[in-house]
Amino acid sequence: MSTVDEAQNETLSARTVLCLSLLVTSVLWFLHRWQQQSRMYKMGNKIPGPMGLPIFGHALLALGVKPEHIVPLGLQYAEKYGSVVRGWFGSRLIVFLMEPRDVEVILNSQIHIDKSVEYEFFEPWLGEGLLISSGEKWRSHRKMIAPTFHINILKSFVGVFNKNSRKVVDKMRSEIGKTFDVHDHMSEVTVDILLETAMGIDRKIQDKSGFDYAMAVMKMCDIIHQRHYKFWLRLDFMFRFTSFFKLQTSLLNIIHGLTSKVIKSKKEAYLKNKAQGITPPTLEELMRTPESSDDVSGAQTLADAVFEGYRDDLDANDENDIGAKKRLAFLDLMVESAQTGVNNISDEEIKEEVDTIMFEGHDTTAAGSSFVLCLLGVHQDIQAKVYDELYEIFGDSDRPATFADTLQMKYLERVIFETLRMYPPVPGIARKLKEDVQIVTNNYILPAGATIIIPMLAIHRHPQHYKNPNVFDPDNFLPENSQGRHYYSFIPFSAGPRSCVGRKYALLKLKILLSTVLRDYRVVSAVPEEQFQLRADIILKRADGFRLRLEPRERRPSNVH
Ligand code: HEM
Repeated sequence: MSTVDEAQNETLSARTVLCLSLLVTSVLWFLHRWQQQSRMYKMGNKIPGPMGLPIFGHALLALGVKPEHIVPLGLQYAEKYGSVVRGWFGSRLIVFLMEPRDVEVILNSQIHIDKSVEYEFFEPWLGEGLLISSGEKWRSHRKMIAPTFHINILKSFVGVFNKNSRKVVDKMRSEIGKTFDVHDHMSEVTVDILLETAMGIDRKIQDKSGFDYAMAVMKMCDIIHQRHYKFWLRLDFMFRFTSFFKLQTSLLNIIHGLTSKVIKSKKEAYLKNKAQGITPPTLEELMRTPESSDDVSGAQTLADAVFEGYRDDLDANDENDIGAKKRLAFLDLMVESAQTGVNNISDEEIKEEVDTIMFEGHDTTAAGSSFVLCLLGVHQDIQAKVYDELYEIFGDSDRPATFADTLQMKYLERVIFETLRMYPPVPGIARKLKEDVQIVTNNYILPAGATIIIPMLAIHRHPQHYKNPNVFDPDNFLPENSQGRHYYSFIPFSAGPRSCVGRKYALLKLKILLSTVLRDYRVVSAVPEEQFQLRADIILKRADGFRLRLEPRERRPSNVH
């Protein structure tokens, strides 16, 4: 090739590069202009928030940020920009609401019940289960599932809660004197309890798969969380080429393996029983168990008072006992409905709901109980008060707790609530707006299509609602200190039509599990609370592990030496 040809080629490639750069710049410029002209952009920018980059908005904020730094970063933004903050994820408007009156507008609505696109990452795992489904499917499944958490059914679970709590207490004996991660134990016992209560699966057919399941769920949450804030992982076609995808496939094999096994065994039992003319126990029969025979009608718990402001279908179900004869526990109902065609539910839908209940019911309470124990490990004075209350109820006996006992655990209940306030296991939830909506703060109009994030963690730590929001103080929930506080300033279980169906189940189970552990052990944390490293992998956890030490407890009140 001559020198002239070479020179011509170089000029050509320089021209190509120039043309391509011009093309890319023009496309980006048009994209930017289009964004700026959009209705969403104009309305969204009336709301305060940090400056973003053109086109990307704030999508690159998470670049290089470690997962454990996201929670403190979010809290900093909440403090800096006030109770309504907007951000842009590309051209998507994201609005964070921290004012309880605004939160009520969204959560109490029958219209804004659709989950945001972030929940789609759950789909390979939970399908269209209750957590992510919408429209008629969600409505009809919610109507079917909520009554299976009726208070009388829960009372019949007290025996199983006790038995498994005792088992984990015995197992934890081998940890005495060591520093260990209490979450491993809380996670395993929670899966076992769920299998036995909600799924009605006999302990005999359970095996080590409960522990493998719990570990797989934790890793799945980590993957989904990374997909939330790393924009390149959001795109399915890119995600498929990453090692995360491979890991997800093997984790889902473990998770779905267990749920399929559970459903198969329940179905076989149902068919076998049906052939012999045996039907699953109804609510009436369940209520005849000794644990549920306590006469405690009319007794009020703290939960009754705190959640009074957002009464939901769970309360309505408990008060309206029509149909008690027909009411069944969760999986019995699903299987029977599928077999008889009553509720028109397919086998695939049963699997989705079982996966959903197993996930929602497990990781949340495992984190909640682990946080309570770690906080009591730090705050020895509060632990002493909890123990004194338990001593008053049980003395030095080993007897299991009854439902009536749980109503006496008033201080423990305040401790649980304060833990859920400062360390809500679900630190935030998100909705996609179907229609424009006007909120209370500055009468802002949030446009249809916007994603609304409700960060419970930030709301629960707002000084406007709690005097010393970063100080662990169960007395925040004394009636005199709760007076005048907006109901939506404490929403660990969300609120409104899409509130947590497992709220009453969770609170009862936590009281029995925690009281059983604390009657046998004094828990000690060498890590002060300020050094807890919070990480919000969908469920709030400690990135540094829920490290604790156990000391066998001498059964006597704290003031007797
Ligand atoms: C401390 C324990 C728990 C906490 C803090 C908690 C919290 C929550 C929250 C905040 C939501 C709303 C999620 C959203 O809108 O994205 C929710 C929904 C849900 N929870 Fe829980 N939960 C707990 C325990 C349980 C238990 C024990 C079960 C079942 C056994 C359960 C089953 C569900 C289900 C099925 C939903 C979806 C409800 C719907 O969309 O209609 N949860 N939970």
